[in-house]
Amino acid sequence: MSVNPDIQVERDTATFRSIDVTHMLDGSPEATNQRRIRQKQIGDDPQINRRNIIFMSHEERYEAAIARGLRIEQLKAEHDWDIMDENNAIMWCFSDIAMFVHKVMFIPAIERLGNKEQHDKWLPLAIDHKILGTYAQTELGHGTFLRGLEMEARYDKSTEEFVISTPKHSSMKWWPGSLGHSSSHAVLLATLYIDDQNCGMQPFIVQLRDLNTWKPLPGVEVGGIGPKMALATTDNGFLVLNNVRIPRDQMLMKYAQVSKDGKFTKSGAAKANYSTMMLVRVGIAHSCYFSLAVGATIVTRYSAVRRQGEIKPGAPEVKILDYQTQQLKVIPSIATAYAFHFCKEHLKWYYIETFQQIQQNDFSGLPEIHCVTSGLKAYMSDIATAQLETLRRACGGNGYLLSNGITNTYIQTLALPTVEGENTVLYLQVARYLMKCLKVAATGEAVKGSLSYMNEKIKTPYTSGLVTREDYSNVKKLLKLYQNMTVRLTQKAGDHLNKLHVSGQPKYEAWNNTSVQLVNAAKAYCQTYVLGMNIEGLSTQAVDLPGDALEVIHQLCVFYALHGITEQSGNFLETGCINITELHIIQQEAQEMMAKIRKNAVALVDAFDIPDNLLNSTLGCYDGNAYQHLYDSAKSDPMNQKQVLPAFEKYIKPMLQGKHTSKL
Ligand SMILES: CCCCCCCCCCCCCCCCCCCCC/C=C/C(=O)SCCNC(=O)CCNC(=O)[C@H](O)C(C)(C)COP(=O)(O)OP(=O)(O)OC[C@H]1O[C@@H](n2cnc3c(N)ncnc32)[C@H](O)[C@@H]1OP(=O)(O)O
Ligand SMILES: Cc1cc2nc3c(=O)[nH]c(=O)nc-3n(C[C@H](O)[C@H](O)[C@H](O)COP(=O)(O)OP(=O)(O)OC[C@H]3O[C@@H](n4cnc5c(N)ncnc54)[C@H](O)[C@@H]3O)c2cc1C
Repeated sequence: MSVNPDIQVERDTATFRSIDVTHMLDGSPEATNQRRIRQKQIGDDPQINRRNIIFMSHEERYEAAIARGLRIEQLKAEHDWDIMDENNAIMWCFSDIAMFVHKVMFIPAIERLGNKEQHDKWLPLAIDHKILGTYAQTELGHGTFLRGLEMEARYDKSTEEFVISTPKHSSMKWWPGSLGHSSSHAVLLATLYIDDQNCGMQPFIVQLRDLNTWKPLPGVEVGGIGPKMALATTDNGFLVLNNVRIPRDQMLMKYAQVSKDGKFTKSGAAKANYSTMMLVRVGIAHSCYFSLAVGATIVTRYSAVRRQGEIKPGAPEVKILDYQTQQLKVIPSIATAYAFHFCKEHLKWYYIETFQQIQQNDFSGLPEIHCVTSGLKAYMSDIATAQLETLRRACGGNGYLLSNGITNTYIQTLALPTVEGENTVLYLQVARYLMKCLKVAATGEAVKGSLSYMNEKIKTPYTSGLVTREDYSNVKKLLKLYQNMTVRLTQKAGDHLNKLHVSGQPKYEAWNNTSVQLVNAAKAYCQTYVLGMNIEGLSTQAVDLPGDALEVIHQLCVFYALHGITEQSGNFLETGCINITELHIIQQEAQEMMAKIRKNAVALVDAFDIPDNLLNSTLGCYDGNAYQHLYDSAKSDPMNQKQVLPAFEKYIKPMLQGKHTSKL
């Protein structure tokens, strides 16, 4: 099929070469080649390819998802993939791999929470798929408030075993992925009791199913929790344990230990047992970038080939991408995807470095990385889901089809604001950190890390520093506005908290009565962090780009900053970080920048270099022949393989012949 001329012209008139930006996103031309080889291995594989999933039943999809997980393992062995190759493969299909929790949570939990002997025993079994596991933490009654977990593990000194039980409905495990039908084992988080003394939430390895028959073991009641919005193949489950006994060495004992005679000891940081969640929060930030890159690619290409209506009366119908309002739906998502790219790259290295320190029992970096990973997980998933919905609607009626590729991406991404810590709760963790840093700054001590900008006192009366027109595209000046806005919102929340406390409210009550302001400040911190990483990326990752490409990536960053101000203008105005005249100029600059970026929109999404067999979209194929692909997809629907369906003889015909009664 030849390329649609409407999309070809976009590529021909772009001011830079997409491939240069692709190399930047991958890190180097060699890395691009390597990624392409890997993507071809997964995209071309008939067992991994997900072209037909939209027509499958739940059970067919589940089976295909198991086969897909297995196939990824085979490809990994055949082609000697490293951990990031494997992560990327999982990322591409995570909504359709039944056992991905085994990979992204069960194994990491054993690695992080187990001691040397436990690693030696369990990791080979898990890595070789001799056992399949889930991460069972959430209960029917508690998901967020982990100190409230009610499943009990009581130590029995006489037999050196833990006895695990579910005392009431609210204490059953509820939600763990792959628990329903696909796990033989679980890393199970339960409250440990020794001689009736509560020793807090601890991790245990519990076998749930017989490895030969796959039947639940005695005392284990397990099953699926029912159909969900998406992620149909991650069979989330429930689990009731009736006095199930496990040996003492099946408590994962890296950070807390129980001796044979029932002595409880702790080592490491208080929240060290929460470290698996931190890794997955980093994974979620990566996933938000991927989802947005997919969405932006599909909708930008579709908007460049769909013509409808006219701008100039009587002139030929225009591409919908030429409507300014359509640009406002599409261009922010391109700019955000690039900002998220820089941010997730930074986060990956930051996490790896801090994790190495933690492995060496240096926990000093934990509070800051907990704040950053919690905040970015929340912020990036909030923004990604909001923008994906805007993008989906930007496809008009075809945005409601499953074959468009964006709907599936959107509904699977919708899980991310909830999993691994509900977003509001995570913003409140960020706010805790903000309040601590505010206290440090108030004492005159230097705040370190991502909030070091708090050290600079904001002068009153304050000027924004935006003097010349050039200042409005100076990303460092724009970043300063964001930082000041964050500090002021933090101060405001802090003042409110103090005021309530001084007026007699206990601290916990004052906290709850300030939580709206606190979340607002936390979001501002996250937005500022993402912009900061985008700007850092310009001078690190983008610096070697040819001038024309660098200019476009710079424009995107400027637009990201300006557009962010227009979206949050209330916060900027209220804190006095800009005035109304400056806001008007910012709005105008943002619109002008958007028009410049429009020229390169298709080339910018091409640079994400997502092959058609992973994009899985009728609307967003590289060749731009959306209508042909829509038609082909409709024709391949199994319902269309018969001209007359059985329902005709059964119901429609009797009805047409007046033979129907109230009892069909
Ligand atoms: C090689 C590696 C490189 C990495 C690259 C990654 C590449 C990516 C590849 C990944 C592949 C694909 C990924 C696809 C992504 C899709 C993922 C989909 C996943 C679906 C599966 C979902 C699983 C789950 O949902 S599991 C269950 C998760 N549950 C939660 O998250 C519970 C939420 N609750 C909490 O976290 C806590 O309880 C919280 C935060 C509410 C607080 O708890 P608390 O006990 O009440 O504590 P509190 O009193 O508030 O605070 C005390 C103190 O402790 C600090 N704290 C809290 N949490 C932590 C932490 N995690 N770490 C450190 N410190 C913590 C808190 O701040 C307080 O401190 P102080 O203020 O100093 O007292
Ligand atoms: C698709 C999916 C997959 C999952 N996979 C797993 C898994 O593999 N393993 C696992 O263990 N769990 C899993 N979960 C569970 C998930 O981690 C929890 O649902 C999540 O942590 C939220 O907890 P909750 O359901 O208790 O929400 P709740 O805490 O009940 O949240 C409900 C509302 O209460 C608010 N709220 C709660 N506490 C506070 C507070 N302190 N301050 C202010 N507001 C508050 C929240 O903001 C939210 O608006 C999964 C969930 C989903 C949807």
